[in-house]
Amino acid sequence: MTNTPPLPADGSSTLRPSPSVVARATDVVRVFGSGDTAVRAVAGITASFRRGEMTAIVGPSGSGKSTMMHLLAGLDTPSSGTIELDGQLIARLSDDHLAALRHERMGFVFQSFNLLPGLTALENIRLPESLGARQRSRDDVWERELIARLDIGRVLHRRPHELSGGQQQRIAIARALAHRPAVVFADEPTGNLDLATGDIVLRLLSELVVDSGCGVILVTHDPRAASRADRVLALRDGRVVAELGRANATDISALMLADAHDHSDASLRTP
Ligand SMILES: Nc1ncnc2c1ncn2[C@@H]1O[C@H](COP(=O)(O)OP(=O)(O)OP(=O)(O)O)[C@@H](O)[C@H]1O
Repeated sequence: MTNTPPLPADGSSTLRPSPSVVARATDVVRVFGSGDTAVRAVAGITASFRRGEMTAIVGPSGSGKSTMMHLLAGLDTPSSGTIELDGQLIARLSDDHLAALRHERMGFVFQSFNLLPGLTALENIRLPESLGARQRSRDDVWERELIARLDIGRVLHRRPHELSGGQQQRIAIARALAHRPAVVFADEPTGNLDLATGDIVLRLLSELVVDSGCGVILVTHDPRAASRADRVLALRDGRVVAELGRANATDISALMLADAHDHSDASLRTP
């Protein structure tokens, strides 16, 4: 096990620190490939994500949602522009510091739950504590509160295959929030759940966001899921084309449809 030095606290990689902003993208561009086959997956995005707030990123397939999420989480590097996460300018961090930042300050929730099948639910929740270059200490009080709020106390001894999809996603949420991250990335977290279960899971996640003060960045195709967010960013062709505050699923759907129509009109006009 290597000893990763603490994340820099001297401000050396801090850009315009703001206590309420957990992630910030400034003029971010990500180009894949080069020459005639180059794809501008993200074509100049500036956006801030705040504590205690869930922001949904919506848009049609290929609009750059996943690429943007990977960039914000430091899993990919922008071609230009900057990403700041929890006060740290990602480009200035060494690989070890970035790994430590991810381990200590970020949480992840995936469509496919990503629980380890050989471990019980509780072992899955606690697994990240023991991973990474530095072990995380456990906050027992917060862990008990999460278990109670997510109503998973009765299934902690079960393995993932003995759990429903909704229960598995609640375990995954507990795992993502157990270390009180600054920001949680949720990638289509309701994609494998029925509508009612998806609603419950997102309601719990949004309540926990407010109470724990972290920020959530939710990537989704689903207007109903996005309606649980405090803010909606609509992407198209790698750009933010609309921003809404809290909105209902009908309005978000209309926004996405209008977007799709604009897009097809634009394609028709292209010679
Ligand atoms: N590694 C890569 N190499 C080349 N092109 C890529 C790569 N990753 C993404 N792209 C392209 O970048 C664009 C944006 O892709 P991205 O996956 O970010 O979109 P998305 O909105 O998340 O789509 P979906 O909803 O289908 O997951 C697409 O045109 C995609 O083909």
